[in-house]
Amino acid sequence: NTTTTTHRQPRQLSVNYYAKTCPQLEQLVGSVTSQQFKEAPVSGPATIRLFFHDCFVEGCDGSILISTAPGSKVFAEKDSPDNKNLRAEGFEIINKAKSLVESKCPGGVVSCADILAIAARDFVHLAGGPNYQVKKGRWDGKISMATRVPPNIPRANSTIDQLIKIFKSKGLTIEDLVILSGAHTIGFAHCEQFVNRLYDFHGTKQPDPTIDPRLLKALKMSCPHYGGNADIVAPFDVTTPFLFDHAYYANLQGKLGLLASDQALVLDPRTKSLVQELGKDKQKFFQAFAVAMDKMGSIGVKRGKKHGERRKDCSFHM
Ligand code: HEM
Ligand SMILES: [Ca+2]
Ligand SMILES: [Ca+2]
Repeated sequence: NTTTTTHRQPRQLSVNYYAKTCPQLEQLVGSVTSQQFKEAPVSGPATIRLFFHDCFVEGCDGSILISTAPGSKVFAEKDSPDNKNLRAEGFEIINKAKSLVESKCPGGVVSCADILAIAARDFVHLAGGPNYQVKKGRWDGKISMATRVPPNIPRANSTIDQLIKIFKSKGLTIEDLVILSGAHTIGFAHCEQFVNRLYDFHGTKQPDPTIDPRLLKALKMSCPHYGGNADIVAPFDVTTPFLFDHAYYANLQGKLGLLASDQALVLDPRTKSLVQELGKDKQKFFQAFAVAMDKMGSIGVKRGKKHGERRKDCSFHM
């Protein structure tokens, strides 16, 4: 069970990286994200999660965007079971934005990894969250292997110790874990991710005692123990599932967390006080989230031809 350590000294990223080579980059990506946000608001959570899953495996290098080569037995990251629930909308947006960027700034000047970082920020802001500047200069990666995914992506039933360990291996702190988990203020999870909490928590044949009884009842209606529809999803934030606010943290204190890994943040003394603070103070959450996204966006950044490439199509290596 090897966790890849990707917190080597981050290569320098800068806000003005494309000032000469593609000055209109942010407007180009912004035209795609704002259009998609209107047509399909789920594009927001889809893209933010995509960015997280990119950065945690091989660093923020667009490795998540690669398709398995036809006929190949080596599956790409996106075909790992841990990534099968990533919504198609996220991939579509990046491909759309990339074609538009290639039409104006041709030749693989702008990396797919940077486009993903910009799009994720756009959606945070469009959904009502903080606006912040995105540093750029990531190259795309040459490696995308499904086998590298499971040890690097946290799971719904991971313990706090496991979550802290994975975050630490990326150069992220316990505070970053709490702050970045706040992304679950928007979006949805499939029943399979939390069904054991509803009926048979840790083999007790009883529901998880840390779920609010009314939420438990509602979730049981959507998600039967056996034989339910595998496509059913429930919102992470029962109060404002499409609004990027700090309600997630107040919900945790009210036993309204969806995943065991969400609820755990308020049950552990190492994370509880920060949950309480963020639940009280939206400005503090927004400010901290912007800083933490910048930090997450710097994981394992590559530059140069030795480790990187300049893709023209985000789904395929050069
Ligand atoms: C701390 C450990 C984390 C765990 C265990 C975790 C786990 C999950 C799971 C199981 C889902 C539901 C997948 C599905 O059933 O479709 C999900 C969705 C989501 N995650 Fe996380 N996550 C974590 C951290 C993060 C971070 C750091 C971010 C971003 C900064 C993030 C953003 C999202 C978003 C936006 C969704 C909703 C996706 C959608 O509705 O399409 N998560 N996460
Ligand atoms: Ca990656
Ligand atoms: Ca919310």
